[in-house]
Amino acid sequence: MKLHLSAPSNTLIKTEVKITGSKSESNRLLLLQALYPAITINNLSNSDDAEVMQKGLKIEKGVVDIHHAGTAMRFLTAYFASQENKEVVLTGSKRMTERPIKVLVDALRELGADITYENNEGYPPIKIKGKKLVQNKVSLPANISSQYISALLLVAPKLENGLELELIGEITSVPYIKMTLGLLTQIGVESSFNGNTIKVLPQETLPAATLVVESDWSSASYFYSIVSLCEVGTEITLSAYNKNSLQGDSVLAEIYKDFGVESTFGEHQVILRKTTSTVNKTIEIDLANAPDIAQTIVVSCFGLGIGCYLTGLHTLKIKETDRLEALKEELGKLGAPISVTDKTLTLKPSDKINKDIAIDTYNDHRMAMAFAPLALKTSLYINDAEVVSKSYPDFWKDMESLKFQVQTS
Ligand SMILES: O=C(O)C1=C[C@@H](OP(=O)(O)O)[C@@H](O)[C@H](O)C1
Ligand SMILES: C=C(OP(=O)(O)O)C(=O)O
Repeated sequence: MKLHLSAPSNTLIKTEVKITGSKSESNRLLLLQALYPAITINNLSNSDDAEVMQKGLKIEKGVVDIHHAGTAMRFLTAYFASQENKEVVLTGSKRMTERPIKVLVDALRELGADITYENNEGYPPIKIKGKKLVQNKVSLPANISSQYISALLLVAPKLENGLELELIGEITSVPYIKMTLGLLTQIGVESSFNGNTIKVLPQETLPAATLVVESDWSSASYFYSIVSLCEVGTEITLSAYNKNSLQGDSVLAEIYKDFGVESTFGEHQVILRKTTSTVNKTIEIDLANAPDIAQTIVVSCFGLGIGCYLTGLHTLKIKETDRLEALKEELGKLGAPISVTDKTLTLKPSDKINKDIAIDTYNDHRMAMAFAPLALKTSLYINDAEVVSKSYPDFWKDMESLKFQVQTS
């Protein structure tokens, strides 16, 4: 589906949007619910990634296809490895077979797991014969993906002696590890995270508990971007959000102050207001803790005509696509003076934006959603716009509710 997007006729927007639950929190809680059936989950994400996770958890034997969902791939690997009597082949989209999993498989094998590669060493698909994992200590590199660490932590309380992880090297995407530990605390599992050591205590059973998933902060980023590009006075209320979030991407509220957007928290909501059009000519941000909002931020900067120097982007190359190359290509088509390395991105300030460019999305939901707010500055096309369903199936409907003109072309 190719969409043509143009701005609302009135760019002084005042509206409310209710966003679906965080896919990261949802996929963690779905796994925990499979281990502790007394857990009830409210405001579960309606994303494809949460749906494949739910389906995957029900399978006992045969092929489990998790499509593009990185968290489902990594979390289910640890889950099936630790489930006696289950035997599956875990696979996904073509891109998923290019996203590395060796660090997690090596760690699980050290704990006693039986996992073999079906095609390429280090990459899905993988065959998993569930076993009782007998070891309780393992070390693993922490600089490639935090999802390997979260995967191990999620199954840890069900291991006979719990788990002790030693993290080697610089730890990337730290807030996602803390989110995992935070959810374990909420269900009543004890853990500690000191320096590079994480310990989780065993917990055989748990009493009934209801957990509420906060709405998705990465999805909120697209509305921060919209407000930053709108007239002063624009106001969008997003729900259901809390000031104290488990999601690292809530740092948006701080970051977008530099783009003239103020955030005010109310009861389970955040109000975004454009309060000034005066912004710095260039900003510098380290996104090692919040990699999923890199695309949103660079597009906001381009729309505002300001420059940015983004660092800590080393994980972007192994996400749904090589996001650094994709940004260089697509922003380049729009006329942006952009350059990238393996872990940084530089955008120079510029005023000109090319019109009616078709943005390619590379099977990456965030390419589609990050570029959409640019319609406030120029009309553009988004190719394969249905990709948004990976995390935010209602995205285009919500854009229409803001009076953006969204037309199938
Ligand atoms: O644990 C999670 O829910 C996630 C961790 C991050 O991945 P990395 O740790 O691979 O950076 C993030 O990019 C992804 O969207 C979700
Ligand atoms: C990187 C992402 O997801 P995952 O790694 O779970 O596929 C994302 O949603 O931006």
